[in-house]
Amino acid sequence: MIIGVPKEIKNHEYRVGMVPASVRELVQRGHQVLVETQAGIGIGCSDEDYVSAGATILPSAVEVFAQAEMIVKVKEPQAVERAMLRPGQILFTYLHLAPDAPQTEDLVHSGAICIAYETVTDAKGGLPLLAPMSEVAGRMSIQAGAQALEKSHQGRGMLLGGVPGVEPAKVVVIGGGMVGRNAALMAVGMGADVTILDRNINVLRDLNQQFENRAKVLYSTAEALESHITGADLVIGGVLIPGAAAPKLITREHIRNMKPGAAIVDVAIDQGGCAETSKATTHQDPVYLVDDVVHYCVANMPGAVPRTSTFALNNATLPYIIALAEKGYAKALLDDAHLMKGLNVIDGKITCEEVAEALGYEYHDPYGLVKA
Ligand SMILES: NC(=O)C1=CN([C@@H]2O[C@H](COP(=O)(O)OP(=O)(O)OC[C@H]3O[C@@H](n4cnc5c(N)ncnc54)[C@H](O)[C@@H]3O)[C@@H](O)[C@H]2O)C=CC1
Ligand SMILES: CC(=O)C(=O)O
Ligand SMILES: [Mg+2]
Repeated sequence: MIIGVPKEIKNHEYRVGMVPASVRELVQRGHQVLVETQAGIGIGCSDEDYVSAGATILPSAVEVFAQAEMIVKVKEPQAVERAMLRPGQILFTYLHLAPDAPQTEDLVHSGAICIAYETVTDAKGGLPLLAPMSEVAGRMSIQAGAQALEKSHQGRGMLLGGVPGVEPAKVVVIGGGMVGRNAALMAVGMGADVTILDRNINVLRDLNQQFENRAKVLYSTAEALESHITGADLVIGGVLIPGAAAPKLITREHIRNMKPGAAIVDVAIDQGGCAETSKATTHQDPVYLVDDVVHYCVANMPGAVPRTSTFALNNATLPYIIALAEKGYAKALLDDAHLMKGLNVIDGKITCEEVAEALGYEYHDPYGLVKA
């Protein structure tokens, strides 16, 4: 198969779809990998590193998209990239379609086979291709939140851990999955007063085991959300209903009642955000205020630490890239029900129920559309 890796073009996005070591694995199996010039520069990998691994360097994304049978990326395709997709071409990347009608419409019209990292599942009920970036974003959320609480960023002027004789900041983590657990780990490590809310009782049990008495673990009712959000210095939004738009658990009213200078890091912004007041921001201009509450809503947080993130992402994606290249998309999907969950769009039809429901498309059973 001919696999194409374009340079990412989203604001301050320095990750890349494949590291040279992944290219080598594909080339050794007889596949051809086309990499856009400078695609790996953000992670410190030069064109020469990719050539040594067996890649062919092309001068532009236009050529990569024109020649490749499968495009492997990181972020959802931007409008200019969507325009380069063609019927039957495989797109393997994050998509986050439920909150993104324009992208969904373009992918439907492209006729491409669009497999989203974030809806691929595993046998343990996890999301193996979302997990590594959620680990990164969860950990980063505390760094971002700590900065947001600084006075120069219009925060309350609090140190997360306090100092002897002065109270630490109250950090409330909504959603105790990959993002939440990693956020809590960092916040506890910095000495903050940490509360985690989730609705899954098994998740609560696991968190309780992991954190013992170092974090409070609570069931997420409307009442618990209200009292903890309005009492918080820093709220981390890490909820997810896979494939669906994020539930708006932090309301306009909560924001009004929060302390001036308190901060929200809405990691769930890539699924539309879990605060009614959230709108996506960029690494260039990451925060804004609503009712004196600092909002950080960067939808590609791991893009800021691209070396860590790209290697972590590739460790997870490589086996699936190999399966798609070796077997072709149809057999790869039909052989693996978990990879099939990643299929969001094929032949102009939506095959992810949550996306169809969120955006008013007809849902199509993927098994009716993917033919051996
Ligand atoms: N902004 C960014 O750069 C990044 C964003 N993300 C996003 O972060 C979000 C969370 O991802 P993960 O932690 O991997 O998901 P996850 O599935 O591991 O965890 C989500 C948790 O939310 C819980 N939840 C669902 N409804 C809830 C409710 N009403 N109250 C409390 N908890 C509830 C679930 O039980 C689950 O434990 C996703 O939207 C993901 O796409 C992930 C990586 C990077
Ligand atoms: C998951 C996601 O949105 C990211 O890594 O940018
Ligand atoms: Mg206020």
